[in-house]
Amino acid sequence: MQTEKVITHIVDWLKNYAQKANCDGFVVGVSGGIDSAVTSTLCAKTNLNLLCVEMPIHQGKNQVTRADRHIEWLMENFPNVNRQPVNLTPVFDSLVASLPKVENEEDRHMSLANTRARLRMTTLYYFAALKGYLVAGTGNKVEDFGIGFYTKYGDGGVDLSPIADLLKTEVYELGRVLGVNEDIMTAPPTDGLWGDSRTDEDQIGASYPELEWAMKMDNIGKTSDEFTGREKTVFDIYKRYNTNNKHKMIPIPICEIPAHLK
Ligand SMILES: NC(=O)c1ccc[n+]([C@@H]2O[C@H](COP(=O)([O-])OP(=O)(O)OC[C@H]3O[C@@H](n4cnc5c(N)ncnc54)[C@H](O)[C@@H]3O)[C@@H](O)[C@H]2O)c1
Ligand SMILES: Nc1ncnc2c1ncn2[C@@H]1O[C@H](COP(=O)(O)O)[C@@H](O)[C@H]1O
Ligand SMILES: O=P(O)(O)OP(=O)(O)O
Repeated sequence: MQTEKVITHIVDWLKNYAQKANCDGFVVGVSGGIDSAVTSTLCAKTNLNLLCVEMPIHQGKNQVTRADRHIEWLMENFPNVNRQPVNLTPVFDSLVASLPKVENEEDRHMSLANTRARLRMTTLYYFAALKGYLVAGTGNKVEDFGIGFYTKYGDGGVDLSPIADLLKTEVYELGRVLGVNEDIMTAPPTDGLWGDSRTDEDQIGASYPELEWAMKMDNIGKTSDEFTGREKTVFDIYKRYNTNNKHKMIPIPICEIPAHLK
């Protein structure tokens, strides 16, 4: 990959899009992970305004520290960057307290995890509307078009996606060239939605490089029966996520009314 040229291409693309949309800048949720670090740095390099929003919800201290340090680094290097911490923990707790109780708490773990992502999306759009900015998404190609590993209308609810055509390993390559902090470069990817330290790999059962391999195999038409051992396991994991989450990758179904009924 011609990393420097890819960076220039994305920065120009962001700037052109914002100017055509008549928007003054970008809002990015900064979590302490690599995707939001790279996305926010690319936005900062446009010289348009960038608001970095930190939105902890019962967040691990190490994630908060990484996000803080990244934003401080951006602000030292780019005068167009500002920060906005918003503590969503009491908002989340209050919503949970208002919801009906369930018999088994386990049953709603996934639903509540996704609720966290949707509260963050709501917050980002609050600032986008207030300031006339666009919400820049942080999804990469494997998450968005491979396994659909994001929350529909949560972190998937964005105005534009600057890194969605880059594999996770390519996002790291951009991070290296952009000078993203070593703490972030070496942190295991996590969706941080569970109130514990589980990583994406713990949840999915395969690493991003493995999933990238499976995505490439799938795209060239390979099938599960062509693999054995770990390769077969990874390919099957990839296919399961890809199939189950297809609904996130295609336009939502619309019930068309036949002409004779109108
Ligand atoms: N970037 C990240 O790393 C990141 C961020 C957020 C979430 N995540 C992970 O992503 C996963 C998100 O969970 P999810 O996918 O169950 O939740 P989701 O809310 O994203 O998608 C499930 C919802 O989609 C709808 N749906 C289901 N099948 C459908 C179909 N066939 N057609 C139309 N709509 C359909 C339903 O409303 C269902 O509740 C979790 O594992 C979470 O940990 C990862
Ligand atoms: N704590 C957070 N503060 C701000 N923005 C956040 C936070 N956690 C997540 N985000 C945003 O959501 C996407 C996806 O998050 P994952 O951690 O990969 O699930 C992240 O890139 C941030 O933009
Ligand atoms: O989306 P981020 O920034 O939280 O990155 P990661 O998923 O690698 O933790």
